[in-house]
This record gives sequence, C-alpha cells and structure tokens, in this order.
Amino acid sequence: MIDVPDRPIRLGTRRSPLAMAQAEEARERLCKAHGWPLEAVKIVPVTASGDKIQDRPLADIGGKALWTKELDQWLIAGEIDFAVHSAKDVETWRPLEMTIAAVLEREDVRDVLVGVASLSALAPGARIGTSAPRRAAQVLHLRPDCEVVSFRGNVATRLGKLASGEADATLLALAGLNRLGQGHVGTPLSLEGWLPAPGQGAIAIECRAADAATAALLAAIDHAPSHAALMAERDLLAALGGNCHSAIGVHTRAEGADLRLCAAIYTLDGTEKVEREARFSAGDRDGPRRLAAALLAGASPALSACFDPP
Ligand SMILES: NCc1[nH]cc(CCC(=O)O)c1CC(=O)O
Repeated sequence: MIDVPDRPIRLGTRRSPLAMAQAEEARERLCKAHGWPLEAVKIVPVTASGDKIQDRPLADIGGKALWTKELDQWLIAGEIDFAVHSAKDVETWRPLEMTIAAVLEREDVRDVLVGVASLSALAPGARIGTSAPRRAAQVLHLRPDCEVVSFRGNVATRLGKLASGEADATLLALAGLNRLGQGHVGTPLSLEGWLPAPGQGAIAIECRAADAATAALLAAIDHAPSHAALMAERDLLAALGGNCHSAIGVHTRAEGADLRLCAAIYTLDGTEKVEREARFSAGDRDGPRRLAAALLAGASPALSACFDPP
C-alpha cells in the first residue's frame, strides 16, 4: 500500500456522462487498490473540442484528436496527473510526452443495434444513423440498400435522435451503454459477422511518460490481458495507417499466452471487405504488422487507397 497522497491526485476527463462514469470507475479502482479515501483523487472535467462541435462528422473536423487535445494540453502542462479515456477515442499516434500507464478490464466489446431487432429485419431503404466510417461500411456491406445518415453526439443525444425519427436504427457500443446503466437498450451484434472498433470497450489511462511516480500508482489498476489486447489492436491500426476516416474492425481473444486477432477492412461504401486472422504471442509487435500486411495484400487498389501505412 502507498500512503494517502499529501494533495489530491488530479484525474482529467471529458465531461460527457459516459466519460464521467469512466472517470468515477477509475477513481474508485485506484483508491481501492491503494486503500485511500475517494477524496485522494480529484476528478477534473475538461471540455473537449469534440464535444463542442456536434453538427459535423468527427472525421471532417480533425478526428480523434478532438477528444484528447485539451486533456493532452492539461497533462503536459501538469494541470492534471493522468487522463482517463475511452481507448477507442485515443488517436493512433500519441505525443511522445504521454504513455498509456494502465488499461482497465475491458467491458463487452460488441456493438448493439438499436431500433430494430436485426439487420435483416430492416425495411428496404431504411435509414441507419451513425457517423462512424466503420459502422457505415459494415451496414452498407450487409445491406447496400440502406441509407446512412450522420448521427453525432453523445449516447443520450443519439438515442434521442433515433426516438424522434431521424433514423430507423442506430449502432452503439454495448460497453458505453453498460457503463451508463442502459445495457438493456438494443440487440448485441454477434462478433462472427460484426467486428468492433480497435480499443472498443477498453478504458485507457495516460500519464506523462516522465512521471514514474504516477505510472507506478496506476500500475496497480492495470489489467494485463486487456492492456495486451489493446496494444495489439493499436499496433494493427498503426501498421495499417488507419485513422478516423478508415473502416477497420477487430476482435482480439486470448489463447493461452497468445492473442488471436480477427480483423477486417472495408471501403467506406462497404462494397469491398477483406478479413484476415492472425495468432501471435502477446507482446510480439511484429504480429499486428503481419496481420496488417495480410489485410492490405488482399485489398484492391481502391481499398488500399483508404490506408496510409508507414
Ligand atoms: N466515439 C464515441 C465513443 N467512444 C467510446 C464509446 C463507447 C464506449 C467504449 O467503446 O468503450 C463511444 C460511444 C459509442 O461508440 O457508442
């Protein structure tokens, strides 16, 4: 056990209800792990640019950086000691000053379909609300007759848009719904036909790479299997040169000391899909690179053009 700190440790988070729920979870785990009262960790909410601009797709206004930019600045300036993120929203390439010091145990990684019981039950020409290129491509791949309509905003906003008839169905991460106590909403999609986003369902905690003291505190709440899976998925993204414009799905399973990744890439209109699997030992950074190469080797020029590998 480590003594109760002299001053509260500052946890930076976005302000959305989901981000706040994740921050609370991280605070509770950290305090419990060290035997501290909850007051030992102070939650510092930061308004992210991604939350201010709600009328345009994320991919058009600067991508995932808009979720982390302000928190990154606060962390580098020393205004907060660590930041709690949805791993899915953390950009592929991070400032060198940061490190992912802990990953909390991953929630259910599946997407849920809300508004209709199954994709096959959608009426011809139905409208699907989503702003995620992956979800749009996956829907169009299975149901090319459907129309994708832009759906930004937090979970409650999106459910509100669905309720007011802006779309016939929408797709959300079950992890987010569970953390908001709304896990009953919608039907989970099987991982056999519908791969989630890299990092989906995982909470990544970043601190300054030079701050060994905070990193040591955070190590107590790291969930090693979730961390290994997240790193493999992030390595895959990096090797593909994926970003918020690309449609990439991946599911990682642990098999003994190995990881098995099943991944798919799509053209944005969903016409083309390449799916490949790879098994490699956890921590083998070359495994994700080989999987990325296999995916790109199977892609047409049009699909390859969606990626910019290093
Ligand atoms: N892009 C927003 C976002 N970032 C993380 C989650 C869900 C929680 C998670 O994946 O951990 C969501 C909402 C959604 O996709 O429905």
